[in-house]
Amino acid sequence: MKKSHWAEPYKIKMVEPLRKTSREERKKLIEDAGFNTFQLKSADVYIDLLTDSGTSAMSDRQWAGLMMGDEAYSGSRNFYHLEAVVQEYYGYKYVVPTHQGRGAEHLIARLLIRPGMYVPGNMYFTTTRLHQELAGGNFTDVITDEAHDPDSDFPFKGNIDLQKLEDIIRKAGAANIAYLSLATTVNMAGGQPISLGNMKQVRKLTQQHGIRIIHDMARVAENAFMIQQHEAGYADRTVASIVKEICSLTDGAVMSGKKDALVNIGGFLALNDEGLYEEAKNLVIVYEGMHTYGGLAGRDMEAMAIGITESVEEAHIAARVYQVHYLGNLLKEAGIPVLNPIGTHGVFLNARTFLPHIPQTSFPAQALTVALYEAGGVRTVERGIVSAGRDKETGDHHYPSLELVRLAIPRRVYTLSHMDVVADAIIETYENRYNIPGLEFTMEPKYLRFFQARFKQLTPEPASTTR
Ligand SMILES: Cc1ncc(COP(=O)(O)O)c(C=O)c1O
Ligand SMILES: N[C@@H](Cc1ccc(O)cc1)C(=O)O
Repeated sequence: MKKSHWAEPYKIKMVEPLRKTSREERKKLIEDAGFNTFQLKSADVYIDLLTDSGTSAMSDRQWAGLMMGDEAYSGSRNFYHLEAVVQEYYGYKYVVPTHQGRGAEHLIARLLIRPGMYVPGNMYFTTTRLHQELAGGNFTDVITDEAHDPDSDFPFKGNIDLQKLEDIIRKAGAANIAYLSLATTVNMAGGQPISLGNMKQVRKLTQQHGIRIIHDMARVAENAFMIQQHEAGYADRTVASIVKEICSLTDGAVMSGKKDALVNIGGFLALNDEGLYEEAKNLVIVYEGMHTYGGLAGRDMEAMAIGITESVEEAHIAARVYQVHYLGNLLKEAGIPVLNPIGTHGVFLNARTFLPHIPQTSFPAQALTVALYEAGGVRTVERGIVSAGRDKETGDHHYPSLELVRLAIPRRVYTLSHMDVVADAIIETYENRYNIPGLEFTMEPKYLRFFQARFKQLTPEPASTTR
């Protein structure tokens, strides 16, 4: 989409000043942070593309909704509003609020996984897989091969490979498959959508075997927009109707409202099975709170209910994705190695190609996040070997095919000028890429190591600095 054909469908009514730092300051700050962008203070970041989660700007309607919070311990009217919106927009019958997405992941994993069971999915997500493993499950990747190839232009890299799914069903036996974990869009594959055609086939196969589909719907509106744009037969459909069709092909969902639903905190578990809902209602009290608030204030549930309605507005979702693509296209035009196609919630740099002199075991993507922060005060996140963690059986690293740096764009927060500045910092970094050193751990936490790990820089090989 050419820039002249669209503009942000809102005007800005409140601003938050940004602070710039010097390169010298940033070199010190990132070293103090153990060369881990998660450990930086937000005040030391110029443009924050660490995540699109909980970082979006709420609308005036959502802020007004906060004032309508009913902070009763139980039976808050905001819960009933949220429940009605989930039923109307997503079609799920029952809703259990949770403090964020992983609260819902925890509940569903405990409810459906027994030790030794398998959980196939369209690529792992860090928190999702960990909850599956902590419940005794084994995650199995059944995503299409194209998703593992950063250069493939296939438009639906979130698709499930039916053969891989059949293989794991045959190997484990249908009774040993806890559920199929199906994400829209696929975060770790680079924000890639799944097609409805594929989902229908997957639904048919899983129904033949009596296997439930649990939908990770954090970015379902973004996925629906890509279906509208690229899947034959959907061009005339609204994003809202595509979202509802996607949900109708699944049995329940875990939702991080911090993405599509445009809130700073919140999530839920949605279910269609009444018996399972009764169990979830009981379990949520143990870990989150009463089933009518699940760790959220009434006002948070109100903001999420309103955010869900805004998430499927055509002008909003189009502008959201166009902004991401604007940045992606700037980088592609400059010859920067980015993952193809450009995703919906962020642009992903291919760190293997960007830093060919750094082997995967010296964490090229992590090293690139350090260099980008030093160059422009731009905060990004590693999505490669560090994020992938260790194999729970062998203790060795997982070695993912994709070694990426994600530039996640918060919704309604930055302007296109910010995207230009980000692109300039990346281009400058690319010109000096052979000076970037690899890293090694000085501290490696047991769970979700990428959040809190600390690193030190390796001394660059003399040959690599002179290329
Ligand atoms: C695809 C996906 N699933 C689940 C989660 C977990 O959500 P939360 O961060 O709200 O716990 C996230 C983000 O963390 C995500 O991107
Ligand atoms: N889900 C959020 C926050 C997050 C970041 C990294 C993680 O591995 C886990 C959670 C995201 O994708 O940005």
